[in-house]
Amino acid sequence: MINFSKETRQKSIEQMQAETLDLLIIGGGITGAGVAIQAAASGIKTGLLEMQDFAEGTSSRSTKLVHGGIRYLKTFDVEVVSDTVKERAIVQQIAPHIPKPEPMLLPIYDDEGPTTFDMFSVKIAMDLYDQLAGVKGTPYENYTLTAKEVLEREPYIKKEGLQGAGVYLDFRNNDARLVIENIKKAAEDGAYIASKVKVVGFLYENGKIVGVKARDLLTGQTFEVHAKVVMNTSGPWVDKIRNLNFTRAVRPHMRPTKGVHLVVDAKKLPVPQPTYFDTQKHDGRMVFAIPRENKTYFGTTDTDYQGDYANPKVTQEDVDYLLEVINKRYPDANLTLNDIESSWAGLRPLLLGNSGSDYNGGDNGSLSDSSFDKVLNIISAYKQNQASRVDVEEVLNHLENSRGEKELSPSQISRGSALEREEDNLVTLAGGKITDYRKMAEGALELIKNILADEFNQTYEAINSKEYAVSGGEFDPSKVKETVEKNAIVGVAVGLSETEATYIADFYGMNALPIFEMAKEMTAYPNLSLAESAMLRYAMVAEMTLTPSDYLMRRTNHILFQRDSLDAIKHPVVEAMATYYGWSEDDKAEQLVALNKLINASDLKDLKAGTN
Ligand SMILES: Cc1cc2nc3c(=O)[nH]c(=O)nc-3n(C[C@H](O)[C@H](O)[C@H](O)COP(=O)(O)OP(=O)(O)OC[C@H]3O[C@@H](n4cnc5c(N)ncnc54)[C@H](O)[C@@H]3O)c2cc1C
Ligand SMILES: O=P(O)(O)OC[C@H](O)CO
Repeated sequence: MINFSKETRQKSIEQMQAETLDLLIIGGGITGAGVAIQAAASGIKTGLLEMQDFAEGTSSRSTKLVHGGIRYLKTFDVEVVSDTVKERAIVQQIAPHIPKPEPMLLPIYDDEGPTTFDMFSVKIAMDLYDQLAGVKGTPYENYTLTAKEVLEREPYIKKEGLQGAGVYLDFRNNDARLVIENIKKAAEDGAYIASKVKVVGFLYENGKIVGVKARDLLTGQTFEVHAKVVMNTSGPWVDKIRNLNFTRAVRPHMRPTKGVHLVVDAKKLPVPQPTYFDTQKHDGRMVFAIPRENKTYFGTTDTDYQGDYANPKVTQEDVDYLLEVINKRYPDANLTLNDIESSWAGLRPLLLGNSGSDYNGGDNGSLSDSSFDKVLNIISAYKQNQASRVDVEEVLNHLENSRGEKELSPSQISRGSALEREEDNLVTLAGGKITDYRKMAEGALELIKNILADEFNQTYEAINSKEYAVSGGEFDPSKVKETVEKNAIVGVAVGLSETEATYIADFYGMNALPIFEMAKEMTAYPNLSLAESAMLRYAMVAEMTLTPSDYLMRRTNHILFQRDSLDAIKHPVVEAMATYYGWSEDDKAEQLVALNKLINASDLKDLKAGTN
């Protein structure tokens, strides 16, 4: 079992200061994790710094699907679909304990005005989708259902106007787990990795970036990391990182949009299989309703976002939008704000459609006079200390959108990715989806290898990332059920119930075995089951889990999908971590405040109290 802990975090910080790395990655979401695993496995001396917990940005706030994005066919984003629909199976191969095949049901109506699909076009789309994915002729090939067959499966779905449905393959995913298993494997292969370290500036030699300045957010210590290649994989924060270079005005690349999901008990919204449907608001949006654990979650919204990237909030408007959509689609549900048990909001790192040119008209490179004056005024105010850096950023970020951008609604923006090396040598990999993270990283690795070969005379052989398993994924991807059953036997043998042992074997893949080993050796923490205690111990020893929020929100499903049992385990988890890490009473109180803030936000406590 790997040791990937608070101790190794400290050692990695020390090592990153002592050596010049080949590659330093800024950002530990799925994009950074995907580059780290491939670089480290290829022998490249790699470091990764994440300012929050791994996946605490967008990569734990997705719809939790590994999917091809069938609706993107409607906006002719065929290239994205072609990549993502093929990548689904590859991600399942390299992380067989994480994405699980779960066919999507797409109901078709004829009484809702212009819809994304009708019975004819949904079949065309599904056939193309299957063709691109190579699932034609397999048990997962798409098919259509009559209205009657749909209602037999989903008796609570709207009946009026129902024509039938398409059913096609997509995969359920655990986004945060996919990130941490890539990160752990990269660490196992020698990468120096630390969470809660923020990159605050760049180091330069002859105008070229040769490293970063970083701050350890646990100690406040600032230090330098030298690297031959610095890679920006900070998702929605990409432009903020690019802006750390004060010597140049940076043309924004990103147009982050917020997406919200709400969770209710499955008894209040029984949805037997993932279901994907139009909002009936003619806004080009489609919404998912997905069963997970004993809950049903649904989403998402898609709205342009300005604000705190680290804490996008679920607003009353988001709740009203999604409740209206879900209550129309499931007329007997009558869900209200008080039925919502948990929720999350995330920012899509969407690329500005015309980011290759300025904001004001696509490819002509000229700003409007008013925009140009705004920039001049704010810059001169900044130089006279009459405006802050954030004021400058606000003006730049609010620069008039290009005509093309104005016409594109958030849902029409491509979900594609971009890889770019700028004149100061900063390499940025942004946009994309979780589903095509491996392919995105493969492209980035090619560029990294070329830079190291051409400019540093260092050659590396890339591993075949299509066959390189993430941590916990080292087993036959065609034998998931058999592997879970086999490993669960070990769990029962050490005293766990069959349900507990099977849940752990299913959730952690081959990493269930070290967890069962821990269960065998340890005594349960006070007021925690032996199973929960072993998972928590493993999280701290092997998953760099530093806070109760890290554990309850990202390493497990407690806050989002197991809300019923959360209150009973919250304090015992804090106590167990306090003992393990030697926290003072003050430390413990601070951790509890942060955890309660996170839970209250997920519970929509303020909205429910009408105080938001
Ligand atoms: C609502 C919603 C639903 C989605 N659903 C799906 C889906 O079902 N399937 C799918 O494939 N995709 C989905 N996506 C898209 C997918 O979630 C994103 O494309 C992906 O998570 C982006 O990952 P990333 O690593 O680029 O960014 P992030 O996950 O945001 O990672 C960037 C990291 O950089 C860190 N960082 C920022 N600044 C600094 C700094 N100065 N120093 C150090 N670290 C820093 C941040 O803390 C963050 O953790 C969805 C997105 C949204 C918002
Ligand atoms: O970016 P969208 O509009 O596909 O929304 C995200 C989905 O909910 C899942 O990828």
